[in-house]
Amino acid sequence: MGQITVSQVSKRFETSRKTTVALNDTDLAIADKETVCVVGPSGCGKTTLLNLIAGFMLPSSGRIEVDGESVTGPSAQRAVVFQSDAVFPWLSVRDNVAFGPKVQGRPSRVRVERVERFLDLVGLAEFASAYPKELSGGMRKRVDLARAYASDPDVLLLDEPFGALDLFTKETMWLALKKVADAEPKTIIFVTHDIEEALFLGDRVIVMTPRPARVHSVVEVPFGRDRSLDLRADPAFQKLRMEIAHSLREVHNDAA
Ligand SMILES: Nc1ncnc2c1ncn2[C@@H]1O[C@H](COP(=O)(O)OP(=O)(O)OP(=O)(O)O)[C@@H](O)[C@H]1O
Repeated sequence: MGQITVSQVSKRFETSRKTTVALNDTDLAIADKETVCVVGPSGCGKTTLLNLIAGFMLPSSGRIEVDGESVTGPSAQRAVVFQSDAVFPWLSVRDNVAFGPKVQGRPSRVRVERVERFLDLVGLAEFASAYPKELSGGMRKRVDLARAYASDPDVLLLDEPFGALDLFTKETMWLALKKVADAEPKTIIFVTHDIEEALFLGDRVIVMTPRPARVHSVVEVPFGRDRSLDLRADPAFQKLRMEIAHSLREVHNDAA
C-alpha cells in the first residue's frame, strides 16, 4: 500500500530574520503504486513537500496521510533518495544494500534474497563486494536505489536523485529505475527540474507554482509503462514537453 493524501498543507519557516511560506494550502492525491513527478520553479517548495511526506518535518497546518494514517514522523514505510549519495563508505555494496533489511530485523535468508535481487536489477551484481570509493557516481546512485528498494517501503521519495549526473548516465538511471519499479511497484514521488525525465518516468507530472507552492497543473502521461528512450522522439512526447515548459514559463512570468 502507499496511497498519499496531502490536504490543505501549508509550511512556514520562521527564523529570527524572516518568515518564509514554502507551501500554502497545497492539495495532492497520489494513488497506490503511482509514479508522480513534481516540477516547479527553483525554491518553490518541492523539497519541503517531500520532507513533509517523509515525516522529517511537520506541516504548519493541514494534514498528510499515507493509507489513511497521519504522517507524524519518519517511517521505514517511506524511503528517501537524495541527489547526494547516501551510501556508507565503510560498507561494501552488498552490506550497504543489506543495511535496511538488517535494521528491520529481517531473517538472513530474506535479507540475502532481497539484496541479490536488487543488486541484480540495478546491474551491480558483479560489484557486490566493492566499496563505494571504487564506484562511479552513477554506480553509487544504483546502490542508493537498490538500498531504498531492499527495505521494501510502500513509498519512495526521490529528490532530484539524478540531478548531478551527465545525460548518458542519467538515461541509464532512468532505465534502472524503471526496471526496479516494474519488478516491484511502489508509490513514487520524484522531484526533478528535468521535464523529459518527468515525462519519461511519470504516470502524472505535477507542475507547482512559485513559492508559496501550490499545484498549478497536472499532466496525465499517456504512454503506458513500457517506455524506451526513443519515446522522447515521439511527437506526442515532445508536445507534452512543450506544454509543461509553457506552464513553467507562465508561472514564472506570473510571479515576476
Ligand atoms: N529549514 C528551513 N528554514 C528556513 N527556510 C527554509 C527551510 N527549508 C526551506 N526553506 C525555504 O523554503 C523555500 C522552499 O525551499 P525548497 O527547498 O522546498 O524549494 P525547492 O522547490 O525544492 O527548490 P530547488 O528546486 O531549488 O531545489 C525556500 O525559500 C527555502 O529558502
